Amino acid sequence: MQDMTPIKTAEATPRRAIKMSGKGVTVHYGAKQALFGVDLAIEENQVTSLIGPSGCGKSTFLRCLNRMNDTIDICKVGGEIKLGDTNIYNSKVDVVELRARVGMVFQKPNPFPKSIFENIAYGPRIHGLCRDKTDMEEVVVSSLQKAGLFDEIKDRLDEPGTGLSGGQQQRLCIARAIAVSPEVILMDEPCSALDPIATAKVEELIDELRENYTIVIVTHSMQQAARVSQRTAFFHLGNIVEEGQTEQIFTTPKDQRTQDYITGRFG
Ligand SMILES: Nc1ncnc2c1ncn2[C@@H]1O[C@H](COP(=O)(O)OP(=O)(O)OP(=O)(O)O)[C@@H](O)[C@H]1O
Repeated sequence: MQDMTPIKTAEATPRRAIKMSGKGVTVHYGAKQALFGVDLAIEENQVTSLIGPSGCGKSTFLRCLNRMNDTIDICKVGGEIKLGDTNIYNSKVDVVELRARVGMVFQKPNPFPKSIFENIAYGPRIHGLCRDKTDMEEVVVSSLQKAGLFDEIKDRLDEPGTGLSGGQQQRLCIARAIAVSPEVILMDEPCSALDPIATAKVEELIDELRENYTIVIVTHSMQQAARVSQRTAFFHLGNIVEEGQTEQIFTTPKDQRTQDYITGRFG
């Protein structure tokens, strides 16, 4: 059982319970090192944004959090990453189960070439989460409701997921992640392929979801980080330069490099 006592730090607001943490995380792609000992504590039921210039290692770090980097042959991860008290790189950890607990939403919406219903039902089925058809229908409906999509598409559940608009497809992918009851949802630039209206809907959804899930989002948009996240980590050249409350990072950054990045001097 995880210790839920808020952790006190020098910050004005006491820190919440930590859901995931990285300590001394290093990543190599073959001979090239992409992360150089990253430490980050991710608070429960908060949205944490990872920001920084292109190539600084944001997506690499995000992918470490559910061992998505395991799928890249030349990628070697070092250091420690914990979900609750468990080191997720321990050889005893079941990676399929880990990825259900720590779900992921990608840059480009990627629904399966199946019906809307099947897109959601697939995960609960392979994880054996539903007893029968009624149970499955409930999971599908409630996942679509939580993703704010049900009312728009309730008469089209048998139609292909790929026939939805880009924004609807991305919310379908979020519903698919939710269907297996994750604790953490990782989002890698989830709005980069969406128009401003679809982006606003996904951002609203992210804000609602943090009541029940811990969210980590990679974004290139500082406005988006400011709008959706409570905490922000600024990455630069494979390190975290600064991490803290989003408001503090954007109004009174402690490091000159953060200041330069948020004021558009580089990146
Ligand atoms: N599959 C891979 N094989 C080899 N090198 C990679 C791979 N993925 C990332 N890298 C390298 O690792 C470094 C960090 O990349 P990463 O994609 O994590 O950065 P990022 O901050 O997310 O960048 P961007 O904002 O452009 O998406 C870069 O130098 C990149 O070229």
